[in-house]
Amino acid sequence: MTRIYTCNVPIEADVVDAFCWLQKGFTDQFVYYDKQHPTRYLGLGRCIALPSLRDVEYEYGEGSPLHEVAAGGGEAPAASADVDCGATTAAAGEADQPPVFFSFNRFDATNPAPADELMASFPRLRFMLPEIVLIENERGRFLQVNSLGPVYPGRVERFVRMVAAAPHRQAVTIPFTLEPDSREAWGVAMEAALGAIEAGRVSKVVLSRRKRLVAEHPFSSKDLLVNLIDGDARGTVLLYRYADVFFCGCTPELLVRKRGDVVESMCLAGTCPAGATPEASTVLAEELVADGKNRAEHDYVVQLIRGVLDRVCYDVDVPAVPGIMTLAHVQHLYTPARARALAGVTLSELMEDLHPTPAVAGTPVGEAKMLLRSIETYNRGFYAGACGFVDGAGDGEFSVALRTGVFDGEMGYVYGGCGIVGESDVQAEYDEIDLKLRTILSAFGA
Ligand SMILES: C=C(O[C@H]1C=CC=C(C(=O)O)[C@@H]1O)C(=O)O
Repeated sequence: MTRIYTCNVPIEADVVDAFCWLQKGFTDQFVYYDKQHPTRYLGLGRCIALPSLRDVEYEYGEGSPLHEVAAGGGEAPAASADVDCGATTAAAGEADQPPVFFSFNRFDATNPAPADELMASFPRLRFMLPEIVLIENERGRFLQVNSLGPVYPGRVERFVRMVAAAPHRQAVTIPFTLEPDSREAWGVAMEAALGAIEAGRVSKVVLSRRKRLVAEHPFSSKDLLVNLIDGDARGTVLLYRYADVFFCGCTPELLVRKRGDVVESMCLAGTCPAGATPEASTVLAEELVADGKNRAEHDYVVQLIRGVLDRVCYDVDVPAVPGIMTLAHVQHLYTPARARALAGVTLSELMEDLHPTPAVAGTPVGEAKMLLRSIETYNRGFYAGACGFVDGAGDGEFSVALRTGVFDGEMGYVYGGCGIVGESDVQAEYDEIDLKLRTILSAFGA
């Protein structure tokens, strides 16, 4: 049994400013930051990494302001020298913010092909609990301190003081060049994919490209994080840093969210460009909804997600006709999915059942994964993997790590992919990936 001690303190500071101010010196960093809704968790340091959350016991500091609220202790006191995160065992009350574990999972964890040297340097760990988590959610903003021993007040107070003093973050523009990848290699990959479709081995396969990027000077994870959060990318910003290497991006694709027994997922596949004006975007979106090739690509995803939810949930609601998700550079066919989990079904089980969907692998999923191992000349690592967080109460969410890259010093690799079906055109798919890559490239500033 692992015992985890957690102390939560309300804060007023902007959580991104606080993260940028505190992050120096922490080589382990984790971010799951939904730009549209306050589901924002930014972790620093590593308290512990666990293979499963089954044998974990939680203790909340007696003086944790959230604990006092939960215990009927009235107003949460302002963070001050009174913070007392003693070791007294306390049951997690409704209002407590349970410890937040991050989980970054590879697209194909058993693929024997070598990943790029940066991606390969990450350890294979399942649930990682940071020492410090800055939280912004529907309950408010908090500083969470996690420890394997009682959290002593002085430690929390020091962090609270630092957070209160955090200056506003600064954006940095990082000039870079993107090395061209081979169009010939793309043609070969497309030929193999279309051949497998024609032979009936798969109906759809999602091929990707990897491009090497070199910047004029070394950049930090903080620089890219700030540009992704403050820039025009829509979706959820992800960051996982280990030592000096970091994986980050801004993905539009939710894989699964679980709060209590309420489950949400999303089918996202089928793409057209965003227009120069809202009116132009609407025209392109209407064409996308009416396009048979894109609807077929999308329907494979709907079928898989509905099938999984029908098996492990009830009250499954998946609309019959897709809507549109408009992003800065592209638009996607989008079908939301909602359901209620059967008793005993966990977020991790849902994540494993749903991932990878035909939006990132193909159809049938297993066959498409094997085909990708033979066509793609590299291992995707975390690109298109399931990345997210789960808290001590079992709530949390995972996104599909699209529009991402891995970086160290002044270089890195960016990844993008697209669904291939029988009617796909070699050139058009190549161009679609270039459009999708613009999201991760926006992390380098103007
Ligand atoms: C595989 C990617 O996008 C997926 C998600 C939305 C639309 C997609 C498409 O239209 O091909 C892809 O399935 C990627 O961005 O790397």
